[in-house]
Amino acid sequence: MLHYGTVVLLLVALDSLGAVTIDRAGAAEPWASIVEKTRTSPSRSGFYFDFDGTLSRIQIDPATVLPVSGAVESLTRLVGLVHAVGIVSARPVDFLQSRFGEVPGVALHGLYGLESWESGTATSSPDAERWEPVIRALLARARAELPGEILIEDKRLSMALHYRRAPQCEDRALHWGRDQARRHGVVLEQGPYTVELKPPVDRDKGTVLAQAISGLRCVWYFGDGAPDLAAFRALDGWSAGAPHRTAVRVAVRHPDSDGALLQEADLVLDGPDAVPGLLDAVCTALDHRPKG
Ligand SMILES: O=P(O)(O)OC[C@H]1O[C@H](O[C@H]2O[C@H](CO)[C@@H](O)[C@H](O)[C@H]2O)[C@H](O)[C@@H](O)[C@@H]1O
Repeated sequence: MLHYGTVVLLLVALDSLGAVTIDRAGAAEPWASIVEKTRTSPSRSGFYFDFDGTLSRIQIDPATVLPVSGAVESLTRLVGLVHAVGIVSARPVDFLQSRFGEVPGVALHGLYGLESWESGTATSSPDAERWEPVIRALLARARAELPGEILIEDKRLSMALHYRRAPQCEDRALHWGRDQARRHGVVLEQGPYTVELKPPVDRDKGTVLAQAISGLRCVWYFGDGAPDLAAFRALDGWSAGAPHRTAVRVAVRHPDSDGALLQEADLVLDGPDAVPGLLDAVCTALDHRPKG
């Protein structure tokens, strides 16, 4: 049975954000019903988030990026209301801890799941750890060989070259990255104004999410980039043929967002700044669940 009062409350809150587009055209289930499922089974609901471009605005220097205003507070509120809240990012866990460490109970999955931090315990993939010396050598080589306009991000088990402030350096970064990948066996992944080199370990945001959500019934995933498609696909597989499971795929739109991700989403938000408002609206609905 739908609790329309709560649903109306949430939809009014969403509407008041002004920046939210609800687009479930062609989707199998009405939006109000999904919200209601989260509300009625909070102990089996989980919320997972990408970081860059989803909970933070895109900027030139990756080292100084912070969560958008209200994000930490919204996640903290959410942690108290649902079973699981997690970040699934290409950033290293120590970076995520510096941004979200004060959110009690949040699970942090870094480097596409090569590192994790949950319930106070840090883990990392032994297969990836073996590559640390290779990455360290690549970082030294990058600093010696690449032009200073390219920012070099040290992620310990992977590295990224950033040319957002110098787009003319794209070819140089790509050629250098391809050459190193061929010589040293690392994997090259290209993102917006970024070339990343990482260990050849079979792990992505989809495998991380699939593992995290096996016991849940209602899962929301928020992302903005092509690597977040793997998480959307994991949700598709998890919910296919399982009517007791509900997946909510939320895409955050900004100039660098992935087009396919926007197409596949159940809900599209206009920029990272809209995320805390949506979460607060969902938390308000969850706060109104029947007690006991
Ligand atoms: O999985 P994510 O949390 O989305 O991380 C993906 C990459 O995000 C960062 O790079 C991107 O954001 C930078 C800061 O806004 C921007 O300058 C860059 O152009 C973007 O590609 C991060 O620095 C990378 O390590 C992540 O792989």
